[in-house]
Amino acid sequence: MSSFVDKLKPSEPSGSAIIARERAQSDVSVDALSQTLFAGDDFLERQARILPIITAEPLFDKKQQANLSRPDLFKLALARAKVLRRLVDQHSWDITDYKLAETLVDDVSPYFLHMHMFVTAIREQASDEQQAHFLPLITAFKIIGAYAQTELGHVSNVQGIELQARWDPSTKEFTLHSPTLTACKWWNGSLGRTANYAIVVAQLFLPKMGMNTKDKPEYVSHGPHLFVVQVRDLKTHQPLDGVVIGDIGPKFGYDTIDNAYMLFDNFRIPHSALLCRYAKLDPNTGIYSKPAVPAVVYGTMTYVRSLIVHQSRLGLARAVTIAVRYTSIRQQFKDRDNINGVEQAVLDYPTGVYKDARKEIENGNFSPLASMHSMSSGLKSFSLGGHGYGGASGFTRLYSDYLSRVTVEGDNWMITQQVASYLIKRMGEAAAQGPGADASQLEIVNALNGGGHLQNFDILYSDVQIVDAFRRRASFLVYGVYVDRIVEKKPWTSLMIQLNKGLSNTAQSIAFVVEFFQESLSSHGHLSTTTQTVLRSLFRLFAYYHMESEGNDFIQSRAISQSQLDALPGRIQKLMAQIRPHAVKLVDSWMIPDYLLDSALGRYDGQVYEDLFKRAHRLNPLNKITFNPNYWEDEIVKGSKDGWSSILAKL
Ligand SMILES: Cc1cc2nc3c(=O)[nH]c(=O)nc-3n(C[C@H](O)[C@H](O)[C@H](O)COP(=O)(O)OP(=O)(O)OC[C@H]3O[C@@H](n4cnc5c(N)ncnc54)[C@H](O)[C@@H]3O)c2cc1C
Repeated sequence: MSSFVDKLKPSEPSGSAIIARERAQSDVSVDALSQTLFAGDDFLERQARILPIITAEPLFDKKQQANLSRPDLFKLALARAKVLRRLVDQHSWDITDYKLAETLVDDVSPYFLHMHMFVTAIREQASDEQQAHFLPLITAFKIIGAYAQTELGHVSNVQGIELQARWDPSTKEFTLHSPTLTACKWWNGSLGRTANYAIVVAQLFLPKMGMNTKDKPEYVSHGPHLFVVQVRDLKTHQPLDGVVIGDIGPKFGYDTIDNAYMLFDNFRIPHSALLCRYAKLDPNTGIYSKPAVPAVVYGTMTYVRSLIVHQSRLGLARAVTIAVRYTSIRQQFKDRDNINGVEQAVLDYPTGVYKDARKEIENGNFSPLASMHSMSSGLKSFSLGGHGYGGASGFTRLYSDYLSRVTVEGDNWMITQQVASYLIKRMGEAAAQGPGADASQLEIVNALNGGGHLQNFDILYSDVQIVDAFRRRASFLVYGVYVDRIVEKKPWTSLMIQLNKGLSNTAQSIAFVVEFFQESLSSHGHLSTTTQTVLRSLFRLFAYYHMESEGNDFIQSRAISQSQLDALPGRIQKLMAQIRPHAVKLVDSWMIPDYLLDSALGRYDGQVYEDLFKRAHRLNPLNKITFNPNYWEDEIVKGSKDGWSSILAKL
């Protein structure tokens, strides 16, 4: 039987033949485009150097990881994290090498918080003296750190954090104490089982000045502050007395990292635990000086937000690579108007192309929106049919690991309000005709106050005017909210949807992407004419797609005329047809190795069906067990006579 299976081949044309044909039909130079996309850093050289080292290491094999239980996945992730750190020493890797290796392995590593939030908080918030003490320990991994801000009850409202750090002038120590269950730290990555140190965010309570320290002093809160705290013994790895700590359990994705809960019971920490680059407390006089900008406490989160955006572009590129390669190979139905012809590739259906286009267009300019990424990778699995849901798609881990990116380090609904506040302030400067006011905002203010006329832009023939149209539309929406909030004084909460959708998420961010994309086109002069034309088509497709779907805003802001809006569907169809032959080569230019894609559907060589079958028939460990299906017998595994006991023991 097995030789019968071994001899079977997919029906013709094979995936390899189709993908080879796809590549042959486009004269886009993959190498030249890759060099352009990654110009300015030595990413391609770095990947070529590091990938063979990673793939040679048995622990980094991904074949069976999807079949592991959470505890086993975590053990594997910790083993991999250790090996990665050893490779740093072995090959003298710098931090960029390490991060690339981590990306290729694709675990959310148990060392993730140590390498990112912990070290960043020390670099940004610790005094020179504290840095001199901690940074060598961090770099050598002599201590492993995490970042504990979130609590069961609060985090978006950081002021609401309940954990207390109470200064005791008599011992010159702080007492960390969780007064309620909702003060329990929660979600803190790398802390559940791995870290022995953490940056802990707590309300700083100081005795009222002038109180006799021998009496029971009256305390006042000075708001959330950062403390660096040892939470586990460095030898036994047990929590220190007064610290209750553990992993919060299963969650969406992130199986390989230990998100923690943590409580403190009158736990004493030294004066030096307060990170004091900005906030200072004199241990002798008890005099406190607050940071000039209290928001500096959240600085570390800003760093991780930019990291999320950075990582999202690769996640997005992975999803698009899989989608484009697979839909070029997947053939389904003949053309209704040509039933004697061959079956059509899914990528040739305008609906498929349309769904894919939105991501594909970002070839020259990755979207900065984490939310867009997680949405898109999710939607990708729907648009790929049944195989998109399978474990071999390459989406299951990507999707679940990225899902949380719209929430972590500031929920998107929250951070878009911060963007909105900034934009409304800027519009206030334009309304006051301030010297540094934004030109596009000034134009709107003047025109809507009767002092000028808003000309339509010519978006069908001018790329620069496409950018202008996006800016106009964004400024117009900001002006609307400015009037509602500042002039008419409407409640902030009543404007929430308008703030999020109209202002920051859609209009501002897309305007930014469009502008950046258009600017990048001018640096492509060295590429072949075909490649430049395709990139320009991608730019236009991206812009037109968004204009068409948000057409009302563009008309209302008089950014475009109705006749140009009406012309967009036809233009979009044409652009898709122009780009279609180059789709596979465009995604090839991202140079994402098969090892990272870990996808039967997105393999470079197009052997989709062979790989799907191999993973099911040869690699799936469930198929190595023969089960006993008879309900009248307790035995589960045939011949084992195990009864319920083995499975019961795991409950
Ligand atoms: C995978 C993962 C890893 C994490 N890692 C860490 C970590 O290492 N360390 C750490 O300290 N924390 C960590 N977190 C916590 C994370 O930072 C918070 O979950 C996140 O900031 C959102 O806060 P919240 O859960 O309190 O949501 P909430 O603030 O309770 O929000 C709940 C809902 O209410 C909405 N909402 C709240 N306030 C407003 C408002 N003013 N206006 C409109 N809508 C509002 C939000 O948009 C959201 O939809 C992690 C979380 C996840 C999921």
